[in-house]
Amino acid sequence: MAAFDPFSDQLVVEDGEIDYSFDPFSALDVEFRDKEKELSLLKLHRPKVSLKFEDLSVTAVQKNGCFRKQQQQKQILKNISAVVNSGQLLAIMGPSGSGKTTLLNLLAGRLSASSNLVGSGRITVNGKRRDPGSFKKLSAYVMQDDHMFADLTVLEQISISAKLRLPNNISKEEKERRIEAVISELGLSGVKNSFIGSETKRGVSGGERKRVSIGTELVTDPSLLFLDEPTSGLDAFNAHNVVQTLVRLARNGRAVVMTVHQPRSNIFSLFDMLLLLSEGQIVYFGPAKDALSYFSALGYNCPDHFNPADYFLDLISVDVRSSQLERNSRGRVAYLHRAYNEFLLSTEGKMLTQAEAAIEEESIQETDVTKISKYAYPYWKEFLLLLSRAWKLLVRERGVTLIRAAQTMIFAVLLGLIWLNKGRNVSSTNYIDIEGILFFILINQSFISIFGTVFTFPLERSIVLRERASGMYRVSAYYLSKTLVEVPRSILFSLFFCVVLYWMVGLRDSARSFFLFLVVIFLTSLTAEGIALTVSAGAPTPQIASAIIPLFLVVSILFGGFFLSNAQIPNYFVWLKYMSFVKYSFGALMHIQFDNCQFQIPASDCVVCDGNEVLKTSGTTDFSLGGNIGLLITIMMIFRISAYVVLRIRGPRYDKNL
Ligand SMILES: Nc1ncnc2c1ncn2[C@@H]1O[C@H](COP(=O)(O)OP(=O)(O)OP(=O)(O)O)[C@@H](O)[C@H]1O
Repeated sequence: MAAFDPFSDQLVVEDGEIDYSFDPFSALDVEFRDKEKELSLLKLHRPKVSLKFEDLSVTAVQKNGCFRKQQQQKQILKNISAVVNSGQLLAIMGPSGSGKTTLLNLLAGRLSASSNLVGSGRITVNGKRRDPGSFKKLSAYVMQDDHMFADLTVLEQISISAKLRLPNNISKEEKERRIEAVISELGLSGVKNSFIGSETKRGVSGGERKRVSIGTELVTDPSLLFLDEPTSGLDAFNAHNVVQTLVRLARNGRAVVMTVHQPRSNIFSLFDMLLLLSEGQIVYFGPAKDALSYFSALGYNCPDHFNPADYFLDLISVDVRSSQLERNSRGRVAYLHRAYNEFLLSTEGKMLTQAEAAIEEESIQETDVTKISKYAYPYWKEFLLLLSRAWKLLVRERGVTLIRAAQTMIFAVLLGLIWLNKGRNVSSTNYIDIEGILFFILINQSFISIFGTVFTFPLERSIVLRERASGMYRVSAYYLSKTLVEVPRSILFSLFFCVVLYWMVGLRDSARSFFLFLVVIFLTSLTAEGIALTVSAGAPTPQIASAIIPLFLVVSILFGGFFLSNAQIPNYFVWLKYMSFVKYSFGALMHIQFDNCQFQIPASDCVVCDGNEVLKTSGTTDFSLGGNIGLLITIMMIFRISAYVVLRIRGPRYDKNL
């Protein structure tokens, strides 16, 4: 017989165990149970695992002092040993700064190789030292922040992950069934056609978003699932729902490891195993349900009706509000560390940190993991999939596109009205105005292109970094697809701008001049975007990127040939002139307007002024029209390729020693 427990919102069966698959608020659960049989048929060959870690320690090496010569070492984790088996949900819990994320990253093989952290110890999978390559295929990592495209639907997000990562030899129908199965397993069927959304765009709820994030990783059916604070930022209901989902995933034969800061009691009751960390050391590892009696035996009794998680956190936190409180709490934590080390020596303690013998014997065949090859698709197929996603996103980015189109038109009309017909009356006295107009047009285009990129790309970069870390695709395929989709939009914006402005101002009246003008404006936009992409790809934060970019832009404008004549540039800065893309754009525009052009002195009939003289006076004769355009293309290519290289280099690299 089973009864509903109103306090835990669970169906409790006769022997007192909780039926985790029951969720009174989710009708989708019924669907889940119906699909369970189907799911087992769809499983890739998922090996059972026992992840054992022994004596893990991590030290941070910090450099201090004026010239960062003094080295300081800080121990972040010390002698951590535990084990997690398929079918279990292990929660790593502890106060802020206790080392939860560092431990999770270390276990997931995601301790950054470039950071100042040095790890030691032994991590084995089914009794064998883990191999980084196969471990990556066996496991999945769900980051704390859900980096996903707001404009994709739940189904699209999970589909693209499945299509890019599932082996190529699985048929299309089978992949689709698998996608449906994951969606159903995560209880997302009801919202599969809803947009994911973001902070600014209404989409699925926080809990659903987290489950989409899990689904994105779950499509390869990993044996091990790592999650960094999956409940952070969620309300109590959603947090509970997500952890219930994780319990189900564990019950389906996976090992699930998650960090958690301060769970509610109904969430705490869902954990199978608990690892309590304080000051980088374990104070408890064992079944979550035994933790109360363990601490009780040490003289720490949790009051009745008190959330055990809150009680444990109070117990193991160092209180720094006063020196007295700090002394007392440090003493208590040191006692708990000693007690745990003694417990480890007992038979019970030794048993707890042993891997499950049955699983240990089941060695993971290389074929189990090599079935999921590094990249599922050949390059061109991967590129086409990413191209179709990039196109979808571009079309759905209607708001941004409309704003950019409106901005382009407003500037074109505004500048056109300010300088209406100026170009139709060029004379020896006002040609300098045309120089100013051309230069301003370039500044305007550069700013629009740079800021259009610098505010949108950092978000996309974080998504790409996450997808790369999961080994979804090659960066070059992504970058090529993005460029190919965005270039036509840039051409369209440049065309709008030029058609309106060129004829309103009345610049040189020839189709050839107009076409060349359009080409130069387009190339200038592409170069400016390339600069923004390179800096944004390399800068650690968008704030740093937006601080660096004006430096590039202002120097390019300053040495662009309008504000400083060649004679005014000091010898030691001449090289800056050649690095300025604005110089080549400006040179090209001047040639388009004035090459072999002749115009009159006002009130005089005879031709007295030669455009080539104007070019000489303005100092734009360093290169011919072709030379300027060629150099502009070169700079544009350098920045566009640099953006790709930086994106590749900045990709995550992990310490593979453990
Ligand atoms: N690269 C690093 N260099 C120096 N110290 C570090 C580094 N990474 C982490 N730490 C320190 O190690 C300690 C543990 O950090 P970690 O992020 O693992 O803690 P946490 O328990 O996950 O904290 P939170 O719950 O606040 O996220 C903190 O004191 C942190 O400042």
